[in-house]
Amino acid sequence: MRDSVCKVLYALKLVYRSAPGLAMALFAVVLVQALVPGLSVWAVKGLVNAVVASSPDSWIYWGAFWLLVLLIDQVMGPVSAMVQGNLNERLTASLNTRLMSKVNRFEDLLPFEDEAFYDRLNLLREQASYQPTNLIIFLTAALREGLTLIPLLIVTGSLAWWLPLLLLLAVTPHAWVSFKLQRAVWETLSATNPEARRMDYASNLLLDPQYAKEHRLFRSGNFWIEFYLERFNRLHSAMRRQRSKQLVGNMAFVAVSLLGVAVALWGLFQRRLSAGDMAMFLATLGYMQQNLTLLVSDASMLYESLLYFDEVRAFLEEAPRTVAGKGRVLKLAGPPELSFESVGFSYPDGRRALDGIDLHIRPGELVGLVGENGAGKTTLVKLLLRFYEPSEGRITVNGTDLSEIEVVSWRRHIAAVFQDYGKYALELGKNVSIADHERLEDEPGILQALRQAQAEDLLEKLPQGLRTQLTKEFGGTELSGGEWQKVALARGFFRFEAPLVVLDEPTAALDPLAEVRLYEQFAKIAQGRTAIMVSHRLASVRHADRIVVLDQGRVVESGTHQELLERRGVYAEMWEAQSAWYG
Ligand SMILES: Nc1ncnc2c1ncn2[C@@H]1O[C@H](COP(=O)(O)OP(=O)(O)OP(=O)(O)O)[C@@H](O)[C@H]1O
Repeated sequence: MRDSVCKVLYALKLVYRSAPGLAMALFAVVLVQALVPGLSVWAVKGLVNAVVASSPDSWIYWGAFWLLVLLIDQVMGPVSAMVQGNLNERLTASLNTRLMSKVNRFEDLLPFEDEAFYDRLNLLREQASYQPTNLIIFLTAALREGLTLIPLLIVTGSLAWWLPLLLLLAVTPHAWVSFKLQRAVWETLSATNPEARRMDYASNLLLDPQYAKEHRLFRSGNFWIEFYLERFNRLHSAMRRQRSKQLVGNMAFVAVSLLGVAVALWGLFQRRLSAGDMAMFLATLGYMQQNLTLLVSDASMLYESLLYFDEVRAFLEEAPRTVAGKGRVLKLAGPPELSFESVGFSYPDGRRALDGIDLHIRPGELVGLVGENGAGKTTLVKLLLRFYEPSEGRITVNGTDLSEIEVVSWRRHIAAVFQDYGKYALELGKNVSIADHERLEDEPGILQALRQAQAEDLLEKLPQGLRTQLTKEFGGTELSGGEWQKVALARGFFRFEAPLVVLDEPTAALDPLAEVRLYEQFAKIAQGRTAIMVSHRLASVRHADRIVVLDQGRVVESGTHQELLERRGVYAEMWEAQSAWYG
């Protein structure tokens, strides 16, 4: 019981905070609506007595009163619909922004490694489109029906004290079964959510422009449609079973609650009542029965919404591992000194990616990081950016443990470009300046970043320059793979002041000429900063101050290009292989 009250209070708090004025207005409307049935049966009693007594004066008086009650009832319907509509939109938006902000506050990438996290978030997001509506509708209805009951119970109680008790008791098994079955529906929804998420995945794939070519080439569209249907059938049959159980349970127990009304009727006919009282009690019994059944079904629907909002609460209150605002705020005056001390890392699925990394990077040093696919280069960069915390060892920045530094202040000092970058459906300019939301309109800065990324020619090609909307999906234009990569580079370079620059294989899509120019440019940018560059093309890192070779998560070689060639180890072997290939 206490638990249910907490759930209701939490949901009410969310509703109120999303739009306080509208929430209060809706409460007032519900209160007025709740008075209508009580006033209406009272008017009926007055009218019937007036008719029986052939009293035209009181007949008109009671008739006018009854009409007024009906008028209020009719007016309150549309008013309630309007307030509910507005409140519902505000609650949906507030819920979605709360969920988005929560996800935004996860500073690490761990949650994104976890299937259960996606399942849970998907359930919350999917139902965010209708649970706020359900909550408002069923909360309003249950409240109205609950309040309506009070005068009706008083009226029946005035006939015999045990009558309201009997009617409430008769409806209890129905209420109990309805709640139990509704909980089962919710549990089935949660259990089938992984299937629902896969269905979403399949239907989104067919609309994703990135996959459009392969679907056409491999005729794989039908495969995904079948993939969707197979899961739908499983999910649908589980839900159908639950709904049938609900139907049978509800019908059986509605019959039980009717027994209570039958006993009440018998009690009513045992008494000698005036025609007016009889009419009032009959009307009251009718209202009561209807109201109680509605209350049970609305309250059980409300219960499902409350279970949903309880899940929302649990999600919003979950403490992330890496949070912004915790630790020392970092202010770097110059390029930082970095140190990896016996750093090891395993991904949550247990895969070992780094093992005993000892690596010291001097302030202002340009380090090239090389190694075969899967050697651990990107993982090392991700740990440096605190997307994950090391499983063992530590990373220090100017001697301070990175885990003690406030994460946002640390990342603010880093200009980084990854191999998997974003392609935003924004104007070209904003695709660059989104790297620093305080300088979104800094046109000279955007132009400089585009120049450094060798992307100036884009400006001439695109009809509206920086204002050109990108991506076809949103009515814009499309870029080539290399052009997108240049835009991503410009986004990284937009943080001109960053004393640490990290490039993780940023040139895969560039043509050879653009790549050479970019590395020349990068050498200039890297001056006076600490820089790490991950690359498979050894020619692009040969001028680095130091080259570090990773193999199966370990540092196996480290030195200048010349030193490593002389050592005749892994690097020399890779260099010879690439030289032979590229000539
Ligand atoms: N999210 C992840 N979960 C589990 N294992 C992962 C994850 N990301 C990478 N790995 C594994 O960790 C190891 C190191 O991967 P990493 O991406 O760091 O390699 P890399 O050297 O950057 O490779 P590449 O040159 O192909 O980009 C690989 O075996 C990879 O399969």
